[in-house]
Amino acid sequence: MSKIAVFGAGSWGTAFSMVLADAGNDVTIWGRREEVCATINERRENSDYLPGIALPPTVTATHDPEQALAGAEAVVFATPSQTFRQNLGEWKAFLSDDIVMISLMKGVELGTLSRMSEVMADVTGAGPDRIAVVSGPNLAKEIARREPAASVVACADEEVAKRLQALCHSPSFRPYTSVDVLGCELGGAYKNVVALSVGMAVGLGFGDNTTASVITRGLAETARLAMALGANPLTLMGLAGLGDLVATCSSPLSRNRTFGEKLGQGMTTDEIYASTRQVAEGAKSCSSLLALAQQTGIDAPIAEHVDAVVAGKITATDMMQSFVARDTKAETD
Ligand SMILES: NC(=O)c1ccc[n+]([C@@H]2O[C@H](COP(=O)([O-])OP(=O)(O)OC[C@H]3O[C@@H](n4cnc5c(N)ncnc54)[C@H](O)[C@@H]3O)[C@@H](O)[C@H]2O)c1
Ligand SMILES: O=P(O)(O)OC[C@H](O)CO
Repeated sequence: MSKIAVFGAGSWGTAFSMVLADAGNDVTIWGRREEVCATINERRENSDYLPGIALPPTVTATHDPEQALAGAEAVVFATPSQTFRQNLGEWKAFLSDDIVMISLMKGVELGTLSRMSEVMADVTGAGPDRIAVVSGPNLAKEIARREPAASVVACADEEVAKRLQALCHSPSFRPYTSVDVLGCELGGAYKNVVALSVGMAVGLGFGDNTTASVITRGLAETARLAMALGANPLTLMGLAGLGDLVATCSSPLSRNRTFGEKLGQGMTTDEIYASTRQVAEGAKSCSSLLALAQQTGIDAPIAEHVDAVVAGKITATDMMQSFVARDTKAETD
């Protein structure tokens, strides 16, 4: 039985801990709030994030990072992207020199425009063979209900990816390997921005033609940027690209789509932040992805418009009108 540490006792950290436990591992969650850890240990439930879901006996929780990491062969990170660099700086002293780090996060850092694998490399100095990501159509509540799903485990070192694949292959969770860390991370971060715009369309009362058009152009925009930065185009057609985009943009469970829906209904960004504690990564990553696209010389109208709506510079109605009115062009340009 392998020991795995999972940092982050929110929706996805807890649901992925269940996957790891179902796959035969001994899992220790690090939680920021002691009361959440106590509830997990005493009531076998994370009532704040996954109420009504019974946790396997091999999942325990602690607020002590050193205790969470003791004897762990891999550590999984599932906290918000924008505070991850600071968090990891605090946890770094407890990481062994050979531990493999896995990011579940789907954001790009503001300012540095770093992906989370790059933050892990910067902060710890670890090489690419110790840095991995898991990304795919994995809405936490469905995974916690053990509904069948697939995902991608990406690491530049294929042997490491295979080892991690075995660690998280459970009866309801099917991981595929990839060596395209960049493609998986950009697919995961960009779909959140596209889901915001789809949510806005839904909030405005538009139907399936509108959402399908935005999803498809969102995939084109994601692929344009990711390929310019060196991603494998097939990654964007796979689970961490199209798969996650479809799940997130279609599901009322998505926090990003819901955030967009509220914008479409006329709420402001500040009002939405005040209404939920859960992270909608796209509301921040729209700025960093837009900056990354501009830096790379890539046209990114969806990121540009979503960023403007989130910043309160234009309305969701302005965004939809502008999408249609933009200069016409060939679909493949
Ligand atoms: N929920 C999903 O379905 C899902 C699926 C795949 C990927 N993800 C990604 O996983 C990451 C985590 O998402 P989540 O759904 O678990 O979010 P969440 O909001 O449910 O939980 C976030 C967790 O991080 C903690 N946290 C918040 N601020 C923190 C800080 N400053 N320092 C340390 N911990 C902090 C919270 O207490 C909470 O335990 C995000 O990048 C998200 O995009 C989520
Ligand atoms: O709830 P969201 O919008 O953060 O999306 C959750 C997952 O990323 C879906 O794969």
